Amino acid sequence: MLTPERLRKAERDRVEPDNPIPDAYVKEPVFIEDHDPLSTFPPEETAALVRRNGQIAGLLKRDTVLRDLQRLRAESRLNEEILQVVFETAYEGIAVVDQHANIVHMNDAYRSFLGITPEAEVIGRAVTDVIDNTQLHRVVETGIPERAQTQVIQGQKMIVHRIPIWRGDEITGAIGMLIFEGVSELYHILEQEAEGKTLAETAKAAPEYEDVTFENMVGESHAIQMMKSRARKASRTKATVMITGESGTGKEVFAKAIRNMSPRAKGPYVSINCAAIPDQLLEAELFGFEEGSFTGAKKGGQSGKFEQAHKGTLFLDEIGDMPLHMQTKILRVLEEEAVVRVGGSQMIQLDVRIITATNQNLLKKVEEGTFRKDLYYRLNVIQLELPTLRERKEDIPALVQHYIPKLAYKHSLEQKTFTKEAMQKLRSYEWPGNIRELVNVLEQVLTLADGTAVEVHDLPHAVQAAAEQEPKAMLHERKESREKSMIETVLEEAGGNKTKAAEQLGIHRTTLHKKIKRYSIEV
Ligand SMILES: Nc1ncnc2c1ncn2[C@@H]1O[C@H](COP(=O)(O)OP(=O)(O)OP(=O)(O)O)[C@@H](O)[C@H]1O
Repeated sequence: MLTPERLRKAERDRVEPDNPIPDAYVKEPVFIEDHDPLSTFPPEETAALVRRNGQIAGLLKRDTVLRDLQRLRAESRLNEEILQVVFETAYEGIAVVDQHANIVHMNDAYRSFLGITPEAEVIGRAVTDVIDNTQLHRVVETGIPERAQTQVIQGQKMIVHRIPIWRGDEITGAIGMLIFEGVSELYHILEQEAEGKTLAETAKAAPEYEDVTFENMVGESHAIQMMKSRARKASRTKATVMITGESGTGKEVFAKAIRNMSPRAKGPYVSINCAAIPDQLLEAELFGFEEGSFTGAKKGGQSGKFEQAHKGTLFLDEIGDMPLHMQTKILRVLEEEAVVRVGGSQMIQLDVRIITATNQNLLKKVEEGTFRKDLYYRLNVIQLELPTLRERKEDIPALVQHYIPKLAYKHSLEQKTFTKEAMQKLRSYEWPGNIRELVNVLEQVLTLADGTAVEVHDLPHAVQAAAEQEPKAMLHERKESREKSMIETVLEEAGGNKTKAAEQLGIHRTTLHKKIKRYSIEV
């Protein structure tokens, strides 16, 4: 290692400038691997070379490490203190359990409500022994968040939220929040509201597809939250959005939510599946036609999708299937912001916001020459790459919870619950068809399974055969590669401006720097 002593020694030994460096200064370099714990840093050394994949990745100096550690400790102490204050001064009762449903924290408010004085009395005890009618142990098993549920504790009706705590794919515990103040009045209102209302009516009152918003879109995983945050920003502008992702990942749902949150929410929303319309009809469908322009053309002509979407949003689904000659025409419409109907000559000026979606790799199609490069860049102003369901398995229980009442209502069936093992199978399966496949499986199971609890043997064979868990390393790798491509896209959009990109990504600038370095992203 290059230490002051060795430099001085090299000086004393009169090392010539053309001596090879290792001979001159680095007699016995100290190496540590980048994934080694810090304790491997030899105590007698002031610095060590860090190696990654057999290559030297950098130099680690002891004083830098110590300084950073001290800073981190101070930061985490402050965070702990903040959490402690929030936890203890919260008016609501808060209880936290571990993966075995044993209590690890219970705040003052909850304990005084239950009449328990020192916290030590409850730590480590099964939550079912401490809290009446609790369901926290169920949440730990199922991973299904339960919001605004009523619970009778010590004879009093309360409103509780129960939220699972996830680490990656595993549930590590759950947090229960109990709301005391004003609950009786609130409960009275709820009772009145619900009076006479059946499950069917409740399900019917739930927002339909037409009313999709980011808030009622199911999914709290980091991957989907990041997409929602990007899409929210995109919805404020008129910028063209391209939504990519496997089939059934929710591309159309996102398109709808963007439109519903945009200033054009009151304008028309027109959607067309480019793959479903035969080539020869596509032009008339998109741009409209004049009377007599082709055999069978309707009397008086007809407006096309572009015209119908004037002052609103046009969703072009499966844009990757658009034939080349139509791509040229679409590009012209986008550039001129006007259409000419088939068989017509008049230019009709338009104000349309375009959202497109595809499950194909359009860049590859550009390279192959089957998708116009200029159109690609024109459409790809903001890109949203939706995660697959297997990349956000922690959302599966919440999706199940969301769809069961809807499907039960649709088929006039009783709602069913899932056993812990059956839910585990749903989480282990790879879901090549994503959310759409999950909904189909739920529909099938709800219709065919006997009894009120769905068991593993009630599930389709493919789901039953799902291996326990995907190796963590693979999942991690995939998450990393997605993160890398996301950072690259945002950086490109921000013209290489890191501050802007960090803001877009919702992360701190230094975090972005670290990630750029870690993934060796060229800026
Ligand atoms: N976040 C979500 N919460 C609840 N349901 C969702 C969510 N995202 C998608 N879905 C449901 O999943 C199904 C598929 O969604 P959608 O049609 O938007 O997918 P897609 O990616 O456009 O599929 P394709 O590429 O096959 O057209 C729909 O039933 C939709 O309601």
